[in-house]
Amino acid sequence: MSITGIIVSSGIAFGQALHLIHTEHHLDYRPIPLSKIPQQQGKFAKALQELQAQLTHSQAALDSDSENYQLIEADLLLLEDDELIEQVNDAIRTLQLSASVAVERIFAHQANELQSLDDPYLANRAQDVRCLGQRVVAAINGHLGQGLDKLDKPTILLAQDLTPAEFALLPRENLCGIVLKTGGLTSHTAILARAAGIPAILSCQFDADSIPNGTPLVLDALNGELCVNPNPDQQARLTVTFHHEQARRAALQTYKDGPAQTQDGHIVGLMANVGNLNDITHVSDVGADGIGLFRTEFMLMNVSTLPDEKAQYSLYCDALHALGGKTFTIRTLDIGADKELPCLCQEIEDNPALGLRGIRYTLAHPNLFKTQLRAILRAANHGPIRLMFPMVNQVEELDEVFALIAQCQDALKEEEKGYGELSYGIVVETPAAVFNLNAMLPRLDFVSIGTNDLTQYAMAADRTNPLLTRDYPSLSPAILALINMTIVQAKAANVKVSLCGELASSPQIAPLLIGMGLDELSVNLSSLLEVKAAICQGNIQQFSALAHTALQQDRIAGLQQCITSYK
Ligand SMILES: C=C(OP(=O)(O)O)C(=O)O
Repeated sequence: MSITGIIVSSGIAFGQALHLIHTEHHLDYRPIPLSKIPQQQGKFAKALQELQAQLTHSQAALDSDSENYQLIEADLLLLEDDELIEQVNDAIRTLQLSASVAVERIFAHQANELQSLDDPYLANRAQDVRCLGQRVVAAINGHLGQGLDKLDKPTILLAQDLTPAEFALLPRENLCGIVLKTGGLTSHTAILARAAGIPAILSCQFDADSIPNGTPLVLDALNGELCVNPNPDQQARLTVTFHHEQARRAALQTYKDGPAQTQDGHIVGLMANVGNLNDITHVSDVGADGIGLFRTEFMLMNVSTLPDEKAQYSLYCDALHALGGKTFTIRTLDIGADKELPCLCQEIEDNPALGLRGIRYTLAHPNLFKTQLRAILRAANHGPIRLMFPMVNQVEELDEVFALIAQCQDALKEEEKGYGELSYGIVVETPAAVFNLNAMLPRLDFVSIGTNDLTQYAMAADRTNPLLTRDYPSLSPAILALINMTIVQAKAANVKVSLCGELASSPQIAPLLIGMGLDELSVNLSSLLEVKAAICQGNIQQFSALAHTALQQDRIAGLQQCITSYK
């Protein structure tokens, strides 16, 4: 049997099947039978213990003077509050509520009481109590953030869906491939799989019962196929393909040490997109000029509490050290949409991609934002940092951002902590940002085009929705026009322009983007050498001619034709 899907991370993988089972997280409001009361109370007690253990563990790593330490202390005290525990047990017993519903109700009640006292400190605390309640519910549902412990044998993971937070918790050893029923090409899970070099296909139709755990599989993520119980012929054919692929990748190593320079001498900045410190240490291994996008929110995906200023500062300093003077572009927290962070207890929104995300989220949570800004400003004392802000639509948002930065600088000066100068940029990822760009450019040193979101927002096509994956390729005349408008405006203002969306990671599309006039590309670690090879093998005149023809196309097919005929 073979199953087809859309390739999001190419390669060949051999392994046995393992289904990732999701624990349902919805609340069941129906009354529970009397006989289930002790079981539900037991679940509640166990969840409290698990959460206490997790919080105590996180607290142990913190400085006892830090704000986070104190916040955890307050949470721990609440989790030990006999009166609160009794109220939950009482609600389970007398109202016949499930443990999750009882916790939701009692913690919400407690939070409302605090809020009604009309004291700003207690109002803040009310939000903490609500969040803590959500985490107890997560623990009851077995969803506190624990991933698979370890994989003993080479494994291909099969799942309905996988959130970026779940991906971050997967063990890497022996994880050879990923096959999902859902997901979009530029969903964050796809991006993470690609960055980790794990072959993956999405949008696959399969019946989990027909592929039991342990079934031998070969994932051919060069052709978008999962081979179930391969016969000897298939096994042999795919083994040959695997070795060819290995050899092709090894040959790319010749490009590692040189610049991304065309045959006629045009040099392009070729940066890497990364999501953690470990990736940063591999930047030189793949021959990148530095980091064009550090997605800082990824470092929060599997932590139970937010790292405080000191922890963030030391992480940025470590990164600067590992980069040894290479470009370091940090994007401030881009929270929201498919990036749910368990440690933040985000508000539930009906339409999160159009909600409180990117810069809107951090501006709405200034303490969270200032902690990150202060850490970055201080780290900039130890090396050059480019700072960029996600999903900025209009200059008014930049006004607010720069006012907060000035506040942080004043405070640091007063505390005699010292800070360095930064260069500033935004990720252009909405049509509004393109149309409002001229007003913002005077305040910016660079812009980086985020085509993953730019495509989502320009096409009104949810980037995580598998139903749209086939119909909305990332390259269309509309997106090309928006990229072009951005480049033209940035160039006229003498502002450097880069592109950090997944589009740049395609060795077929990168020449076109460079031909359009981009100064720099920032690509997935696993695609970097392939993109560099594509640049080094061409010349800028060819790239410009390709861009000229591509910009005249009014159909996706015409664009694809340009790209294919260039190859
Ligand atoms: C780089 C981008 O940001 P992210 O994929 O992290 O949302 C983008 O939208 O193109």
